[in-house]
Amino acid sequence: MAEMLTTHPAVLAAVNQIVAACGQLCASVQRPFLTVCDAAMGYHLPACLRLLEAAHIPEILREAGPRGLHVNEISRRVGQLLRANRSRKGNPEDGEEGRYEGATAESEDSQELRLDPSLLSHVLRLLATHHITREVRPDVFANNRISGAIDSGRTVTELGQTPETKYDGTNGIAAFVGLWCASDIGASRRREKSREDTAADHPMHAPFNLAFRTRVPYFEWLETPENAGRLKRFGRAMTGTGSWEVPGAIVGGFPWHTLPPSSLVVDVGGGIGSTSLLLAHAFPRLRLLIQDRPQVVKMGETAWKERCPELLESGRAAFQSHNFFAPQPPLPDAMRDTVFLLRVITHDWPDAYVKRILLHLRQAAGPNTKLLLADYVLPLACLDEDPDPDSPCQDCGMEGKMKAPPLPGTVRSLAPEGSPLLPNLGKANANAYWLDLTMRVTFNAQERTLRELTALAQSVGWKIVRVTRAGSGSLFGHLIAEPVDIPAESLGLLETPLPGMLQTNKEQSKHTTARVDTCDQP
Ligand SMILES: C[S@@+](CC[C@H](N)C(=O)[O-])C[C@H]1O[C@@H](n2cnc3c(N)ncnc32)[C@H](O)[C@@H]1O
Repeated sequence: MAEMLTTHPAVLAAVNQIVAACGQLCASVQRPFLTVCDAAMGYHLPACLRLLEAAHIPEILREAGPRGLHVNEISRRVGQLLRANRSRKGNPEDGEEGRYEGATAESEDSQELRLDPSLLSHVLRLLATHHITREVRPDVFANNRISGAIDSGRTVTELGQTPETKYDGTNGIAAFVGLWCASDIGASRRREKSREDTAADHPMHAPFNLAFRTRVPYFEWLETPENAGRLKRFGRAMTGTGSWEVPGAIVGGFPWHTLPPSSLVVDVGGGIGSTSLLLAHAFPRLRLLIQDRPQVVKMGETAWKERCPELLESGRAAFQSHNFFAPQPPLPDAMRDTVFLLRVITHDWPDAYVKRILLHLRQAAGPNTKLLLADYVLPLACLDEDPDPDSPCQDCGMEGKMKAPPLPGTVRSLAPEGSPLLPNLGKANANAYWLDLTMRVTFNAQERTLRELTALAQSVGWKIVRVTRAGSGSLFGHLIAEPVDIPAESLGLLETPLPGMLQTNKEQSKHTTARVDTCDQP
């Protein structure tokens, strides 16, 4: 009934004015850089929408009802449909390859065909952030007015048995999504094709490698002579990303003033040392070691020799060429109360690679060493509360009364208490979700939620103990972790070769290009 009203001419006119006003207001008040980010990375939205439709998720969620369905269960049900559809060759739209071809990560083993739930949760959360689905509880999603409009009305059983009739007799909205988001399928087909063309033992199977037909990992590739322009652009773009943070947020991201005099900060993958420079100026008693790839280290040293030679000459700061997939060079005993700082590093790498980096740091850590991760922390699109295990939900046994997350510094919602706004502030924070999928489709990497970062760090012996947001609504966060026991199952990880890292793993840290003074005098 309410939907019928939207076809009344007077209502239509009013709706148009409201939408126009909202769009114009957003463009007028939002920082231009963020509006540019929306325009630059908004291509993820049709890809996610296409996945929603092609995997019949509106139909699965309709059958689940308003309480929604956990992403693991959505993934399982999609897998069932996928197997049913795959066994029926000859889907009308996708030819013999089946509806899901290339739409997402999936195993070749027909028993294991499924959408990876950890990817699916990010896709559904991006859609929820754009008001196209709802995250009703952590990782539990439900239909809303928009995803409901893409619902074909078929039962899930029908879609498993006769997918070719999905659009018959419908209002055509699901078919429209399938048609106009199809360019994404074209792209994924091309990706699949180039996957076939490329050697099967490709280093990382990262889309970047496939697109550029190179076996070299991105950061090495960037340093080759023919990519000099790209490397230069990358450096400037990193400076541009400073706009994601509140300027100088690193200064408040850690209680630097509580460190003993002359404590060492190792800026791991520190680039040309922009963050270290801020710290050096703000905390004259800190010493800084900036580690990066050899070519970047050279650029950093050149820049610092021009801008602040006294920091290098005095021994307060140094650059070191070091591959973070190799063991950390031993730190002098006096410096084992070090802070390892990783700014915008974890989001560049898939979980297995992040584990390797953090494990090397964990092995180098002393009892008082701290790890500081500075990266986007993706909020959930619902209140960030855990189910209370003592009061399971009557309907599904999984979610009941919620209890607040225990970590100091975490917040249930970024929206004002009691407001109807999305707890992650929806489109105002779209950039982090765009970047998440950009990292995913380029490097098989991702931005992570606090839960994901906590689990990842814990799996290799780091316990996150505090989170600070950069302030003023930024999703950029600083996570402080302390060393704990390394779980037994992770101890063997360092022996396992990482695809694409064979060569660089053998590299040792070359040299400290300037000495970090170990004396206790500030
Ligand atoms: C996204 S940038 C972040 C730079 C810096 N932390 C910042 O916040 O501006 C990632 C950095 O990781 C460095 N990097 C990539 N692979 C590396 C490796 N194997 N060992 C050390 N550094 C690496 C890159 O050269 C680049 O400087």
